[in-house]
Amino acid sequence: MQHFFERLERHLKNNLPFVVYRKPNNIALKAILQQDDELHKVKGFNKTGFVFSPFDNSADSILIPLSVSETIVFSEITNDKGNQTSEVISKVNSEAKEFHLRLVDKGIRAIKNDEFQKVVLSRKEICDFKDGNPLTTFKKLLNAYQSAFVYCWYHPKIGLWLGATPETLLKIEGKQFSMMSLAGTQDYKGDLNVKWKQKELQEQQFVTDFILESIKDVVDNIQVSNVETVKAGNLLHLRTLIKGVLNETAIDFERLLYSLHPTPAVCGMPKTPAKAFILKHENYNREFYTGFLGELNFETEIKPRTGQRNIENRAYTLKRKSTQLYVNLRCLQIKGDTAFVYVGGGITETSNPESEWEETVAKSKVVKKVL
Ligand SMILES: C=C(O[C@H]1C=CC=C(C(=O)O)[C@@H]1O)C(=O)O
Repeated sequence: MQHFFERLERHLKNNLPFVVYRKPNNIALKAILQQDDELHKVKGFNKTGFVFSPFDNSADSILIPLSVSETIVFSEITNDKGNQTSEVISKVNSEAKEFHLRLVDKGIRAIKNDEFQKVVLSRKEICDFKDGNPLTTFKKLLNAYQSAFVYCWYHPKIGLWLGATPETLLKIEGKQFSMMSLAGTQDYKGDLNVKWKQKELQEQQFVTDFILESIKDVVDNIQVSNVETVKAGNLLHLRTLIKGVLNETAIDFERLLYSLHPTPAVCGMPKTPAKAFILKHENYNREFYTGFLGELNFETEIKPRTGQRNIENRAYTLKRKSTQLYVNLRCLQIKGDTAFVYVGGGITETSNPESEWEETVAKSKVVKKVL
């Protein structure tokens, strides 16, 4: 463990790009250490590496290519310095609150005006970054959020981001395809068996409907789970799992990806007017918040089942391509001694601006707990 983190510390000190992450409910920590500081922009999504993509897909996606990196893995986590959490005082002033209330109000009016049916509106909170070491913050995220995708990503020409996201964008293993529709939020009060209001049920249904519509021509045998309540930190969300098999028309992965991203979980419905509203009315650049990140075109080995009768078959290990992308939520960006925490929420016709503000406050606590 110590050696693993020493390697990362050294990489960070030498201003070299890297990503370190743990997948949901997994014990393995993986780090991809790029050996030079070149900025690799993604073109076509057919290379292999760790991709880091912004909300606005007209901006560049960044790749840490496996071909120019060293990958190291560590599979046991101790509480090494990472278990203390604290309450952070952030600089949320009344002006920031007023701005958000007005923004949500504008969104509701646009929905009533039939410009779109849902829009996700967000803000950026400025906090002190006292710890000074992002890898200590990363360890705290690991300890606090077992079921999240927890990461720390750094590129000297872009910046440093950390997060613990509950949302998978998509997974593709060979031809197997799966996605998650996640939306709707309420505080967790010790019970998963809760009632959801129509507003939250509707905002999550928009996401499911959008995904199903977007994949219907390229995915066969589509299976849709029941809507379930899931816990993410101190919050609950509504979740539907969608899976199927990619068919032969799904050849252009970039096209498929951009038809899905950004989904109404982070943008709105319909996508184009909702995105235009966000870019026009939010008073800041989301950058990589509500973008996506993860393993692109990795090669995974599938071992034959152990009970297999034909001994000869056991000699073969099948290899297939695997892509696992997550939505960059519950994240923060570190610049010197300042941390920027990014939070938002889905607005529909029946939204209440004050409750929407409170929801962003609750979401920001998930991240601020580790600062
Ligand atoms: C946009 C965010 O959350 C999304 C994911 C889950 C629940 C959401 C909601 O209830 O609004 C959002 O769609 C965020 O955490 O910043």
